[in-house]
Amino acid sequence: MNNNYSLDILSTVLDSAYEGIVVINHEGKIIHFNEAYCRFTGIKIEDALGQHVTKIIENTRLHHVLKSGIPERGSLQIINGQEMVVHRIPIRKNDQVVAVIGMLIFEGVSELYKILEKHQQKAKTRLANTETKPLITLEQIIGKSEKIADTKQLARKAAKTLATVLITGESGTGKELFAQSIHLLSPFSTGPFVSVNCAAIPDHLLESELFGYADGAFTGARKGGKPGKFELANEGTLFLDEIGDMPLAMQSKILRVLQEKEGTRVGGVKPYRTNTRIVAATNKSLEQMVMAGTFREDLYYRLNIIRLHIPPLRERKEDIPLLLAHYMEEVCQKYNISIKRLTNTALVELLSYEWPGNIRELVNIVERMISLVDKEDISASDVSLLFNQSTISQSLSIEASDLAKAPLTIFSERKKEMKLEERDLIINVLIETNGNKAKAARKLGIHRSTLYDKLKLHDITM
Ligand SMILES: Nc1ncnc2c1ncn2[C@@H]1O[C@H](COP(=O)(O)OP(=O)(O)OP(=O)(O)O)[C@@H](O)[C@H]1O
Repeated sequence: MNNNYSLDILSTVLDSAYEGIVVINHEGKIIHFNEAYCRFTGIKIEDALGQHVTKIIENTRLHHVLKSGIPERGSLQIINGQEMVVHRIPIRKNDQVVAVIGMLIFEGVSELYKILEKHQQKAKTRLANTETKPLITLEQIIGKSEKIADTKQLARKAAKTLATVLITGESGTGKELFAQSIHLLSPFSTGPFVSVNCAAIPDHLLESELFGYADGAFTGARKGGKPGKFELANEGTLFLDEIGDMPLAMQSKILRVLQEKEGTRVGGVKPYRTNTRIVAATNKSLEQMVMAGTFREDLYYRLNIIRLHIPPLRERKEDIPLLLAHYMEEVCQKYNISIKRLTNTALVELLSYEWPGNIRELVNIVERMISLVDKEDISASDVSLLFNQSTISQSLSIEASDLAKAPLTIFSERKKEMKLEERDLIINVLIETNGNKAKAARKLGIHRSTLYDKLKLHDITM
């Protein structure tokens, strides 16, 4: 390679670098000053070249490095009134310092902090997501029916924008799964996914849960205050589940945050910015609620920008065999038993069922089939027995056989006992999970809102 050619390559590399680069010779005169440096300082190349570096770059130390020969990495230097991160590297030939390279690494320290913050945020998200279950992708949502394929296609399109999505559908149809997969396909996918079940949080706590509270906001408040879900979901997705259960007073506050992208902690004065993608879900008819005056019309329009309706399972029965196969395998693996099969007539029985509780109910039925039927082949009569026992309910219920045999007094005694058993069970699981209600609900195999209802019923405060 001839000398001129390699010098051309070197100049191109230096000029295309994102960092500002300046090179001085053994006299301290500038022999290279790249475009990034020009852009940042506003000094033209021709004005810089050949000049002593101290005349061109303020607060420079390149001439000192020329003398000392000691590199200075990651130093701070004020240029154009900004604190900049710089490296100063001496170049030696035959033990003599013949030149020094100066590099302006970032456009400013504030940018460095921003990058650091971003990394910390990502690490936090990773941690948060590994502590709980990993989020579900669109591909993991089971279903090949035309209805679910159309829904997935719309979800994919919606995800690419940052528009608010309102997911509607009956309970147990998979609204939360769709919300998670929208987040994973969205421009905010590297940010956090924060889920709030509006029905599960008592009204008086909802505001501080959503907006956080300031230091000393109320007696017993955590020192330093606590961030709310809007703050936690910054640069991520906030999933407002069961939005139809949001009290009217809180609806106005949510509307304000959506409009102004600013929130204020309870007891706080300084508002914070929140750049969050909102996905809301409900199994209620918000249109009817608007007409009845129980849901704000302006909030409804604000949320209903992209509407994603998840069809109930009875309208996409083609998906039932796939879902059954998936969950039968999963449950058998969980209990470490060999895979059980459904006979054809059992499948017909399951297909003819209306599934009012949708996929959540299907998952529960599979759990019960696997744990209660000892045989390898599950028959139609096993299935109808399970349905007849009205075991579909998520709560701990009295067995149908008990119900038929028992005189009324025994029945109410048993009911009391079972209530106590249920209370003990919930308390034990809450102790095991250190009071983490989401984990406790998962362990108990019930929905979080059901757990909150039960906490209220049994008067458990934890
Ligand atoms: N298409 C699907 N493929 C696999 N599992 C599914 C699917 N849809 C739902 N599920 C499962 O069904 C259960 C209920 O799903 P999810 O919580 O998303 O429903 P939901 O509509 O948000 O219910 P709710 O309105 O009661 O909050 C979960 O266990 C979920 O994993």
